[in-house]
Amino acid sequence: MSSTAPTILIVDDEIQNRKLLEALLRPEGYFTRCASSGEEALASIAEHAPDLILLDIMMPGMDGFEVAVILKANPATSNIPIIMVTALDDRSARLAGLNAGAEEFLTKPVDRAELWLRVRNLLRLKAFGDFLQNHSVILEQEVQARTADLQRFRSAMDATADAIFLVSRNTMRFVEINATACSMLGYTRQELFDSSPAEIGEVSLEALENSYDNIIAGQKIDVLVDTTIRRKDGTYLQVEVHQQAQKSGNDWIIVGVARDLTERKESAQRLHQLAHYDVLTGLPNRTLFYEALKNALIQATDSDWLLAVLFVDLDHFKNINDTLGHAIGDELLNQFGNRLVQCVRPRDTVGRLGGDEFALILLMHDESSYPTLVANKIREVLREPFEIQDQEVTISASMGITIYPDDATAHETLIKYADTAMYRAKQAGRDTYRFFTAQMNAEVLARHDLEVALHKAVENKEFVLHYQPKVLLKSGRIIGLEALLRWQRPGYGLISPHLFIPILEETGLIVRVGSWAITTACQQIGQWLHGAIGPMQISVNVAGRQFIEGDLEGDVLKALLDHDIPADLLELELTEGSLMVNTERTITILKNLKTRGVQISIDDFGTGYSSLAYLRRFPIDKLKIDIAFIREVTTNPDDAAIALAIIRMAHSLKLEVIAEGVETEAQLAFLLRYHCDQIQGYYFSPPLPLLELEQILLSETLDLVGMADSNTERQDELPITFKSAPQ
Ligand SMILES: Nc1nc2c(ncn2[C@@H]2O[C@@H]3COP(=O)(O)O[C@H]4[C@@H](O)[C@H](n5cnc6c(=O)[nH]c(N)nc65)O[C@@H]4COP(=O)(O)O[C@H]3[C@H]2O)c(=O)[nH]1
Repeated sequence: MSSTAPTILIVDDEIQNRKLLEALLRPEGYFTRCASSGEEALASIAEHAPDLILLDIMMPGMDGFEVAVILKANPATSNIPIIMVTALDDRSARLAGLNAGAEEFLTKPVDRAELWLRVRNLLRLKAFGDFLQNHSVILEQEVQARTADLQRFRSAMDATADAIFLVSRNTMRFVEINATACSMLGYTRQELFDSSPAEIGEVSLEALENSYDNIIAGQKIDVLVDTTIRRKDGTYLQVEVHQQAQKSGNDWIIVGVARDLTERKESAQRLHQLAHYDVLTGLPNRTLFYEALKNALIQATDSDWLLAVLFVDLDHFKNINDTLGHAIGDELLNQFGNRLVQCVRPRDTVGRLGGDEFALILLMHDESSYPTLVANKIREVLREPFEIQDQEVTISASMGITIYPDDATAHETLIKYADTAMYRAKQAGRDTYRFFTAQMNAEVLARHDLEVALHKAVENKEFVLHYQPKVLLKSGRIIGLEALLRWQRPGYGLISPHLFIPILEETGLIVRVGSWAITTACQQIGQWLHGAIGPMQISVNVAGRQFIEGDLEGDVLKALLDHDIPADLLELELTEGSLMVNTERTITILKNLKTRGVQISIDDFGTGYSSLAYLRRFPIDKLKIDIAFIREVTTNPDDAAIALAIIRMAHSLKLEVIAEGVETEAQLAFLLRYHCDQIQGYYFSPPLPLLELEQILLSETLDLVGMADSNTERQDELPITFKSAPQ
């Protein structure tokens, strides 16, 4: 209700009447305004609505009835109470007034007390009516706001990817459900309202009531459960449900938010599969294999059983990948995995550790011959070729075996020892198996020490080059030298390359050391070239890895430039094996170097598998007959035939040929007779340290006396003397 004084509009064409009414009302605390006609009254009301109108009926122009009808027809003014003031006192006038909308009547002359009472009552009614109207407007606004809130809440609920259920504890029925819940379960909203949570869950109504009561009892706790719910089609869904209880009057509402776990479970399973199983073969991978071995060891310890670890590595698998392609290589690994599984009992474990490495765990009660049995079975199943993409592929495997508890008790040691034994099987010629022995371990440790020492040797520059002369048979003069690496190992003296070159190659250190050998040889050529000795060709051995990993071409060109030497004074000696590795890159490097004038020689020729036709792809100048054929060239007809064939083939291809490892006069005679171009061996000189070699070069004491003009047809007639004794 308004706190200011009410305003009363007095409408009368007679000024005395207006004045009289004003005089009666003002002392009562009312504001008054006056209008002298119906039209003026309507204009005044439109401008500012009064709280009550005293309306004369009989007025010129628009009369009181008309004014009342207009005001009551307008919603903005319909609630203003009207008291009609009239001299007319007949019943029909009163009825017409009421019909026009007037609330009360006063008859002129107006009775003061009646006026005050009627005015007061009507104003009270008006105030109450106003209050009701305002209140209902507010209520309506509130309802609208709530409805909009609810709509937003519904939309948000429906938009979430989780299913939301509101359940009344009293009725145990759904009171609200979002769209996701409907789609997740395959029900319509109404179907869910018609059912109960107990009907779609996996627990009974009683159990559900208990669980809700527990939630209510600890109402602040957000309860999370993994459960299954049944879809309309009868299938079950794995869900994770968060539940909370909310008080609602006398009831509790359980708010449940359910998340579909299918995808999460599937991706967790996928992750687990990826993390523990090898994608190619489906076998346990290294991680799972190690886990399985740990568990098997516990089982073996508890049951006092034996356990064997078999390490299996395919022989020359890389060749299959290189020649037949990775797709065939992968399929071979897959099929091999299947065959391995067939070789063991169900309780044994087969895993793929990576690449072409597989491993087996064999649990044995007391059958100590079982590992041998399995190893032989594996060899046997490999006799059958693999059928891959219409190709028959044959492969063998090398295996190493360790036994728990005899060899070791820790899982990692067992695998390491099995690997060591496998390596031994490879060394023994492949396609076989070896049991681990303590001796192998000592060798592994020694080998490890050697690796560490070699790393230090590279850092501390502990390598030197020795040089072995090469003699041109026609002239009997030294026409070149082979640079041979020696390791001055502190405390051990001079170490032969046989003992460390393979390790340098395996560790990759050969790339740095090989590069150093080339630089040192070129530096030496440069020193001699500009000194008393003059031009002297040096050949340097190059390992296969230098073509793949290092910058062989860059190293050679830099060394030639740095020491200002003609390229043909440097010769590179490559084994057949190194030519087989990464062929295209090797050919490119060799061709580039050959174009510059660098000489290329094939070392140990005859021991590899390459045909001469294959070798013709490479820009070769010279072949070196392997020492293995020279050793018995005078006693073994086969070796003699091979040596001879190599000399003839080389000459027919316009290549020079050199024999290495010549120790005897008889060997020399043979090679002279069959026109081998050059000779290298203890017969003339062993590899020598720089200073000794320089003395020989300067004094030319290494001479084949009379050889140039000797009769080369008869070996026993060769008048050769050698002035430098072999070591
Ligand atoms: N029984 C016998 N042996 C003879 C005779 N004349 C020479 N030899 C030996 O035969 C080897 C010839 O070298 P290789 O076939 O290149 O074989 C070399 C070569 O493959 C490798 N090597 C040596 N230096 C290097 C190098 O700088 N880089 C690379 N990658 N390998 C090298 O080490 C191997 C062994 O080198 P060395 O121990 O110096 O052994 C040398 C040499 O001392 C002989 O009349 N009778």
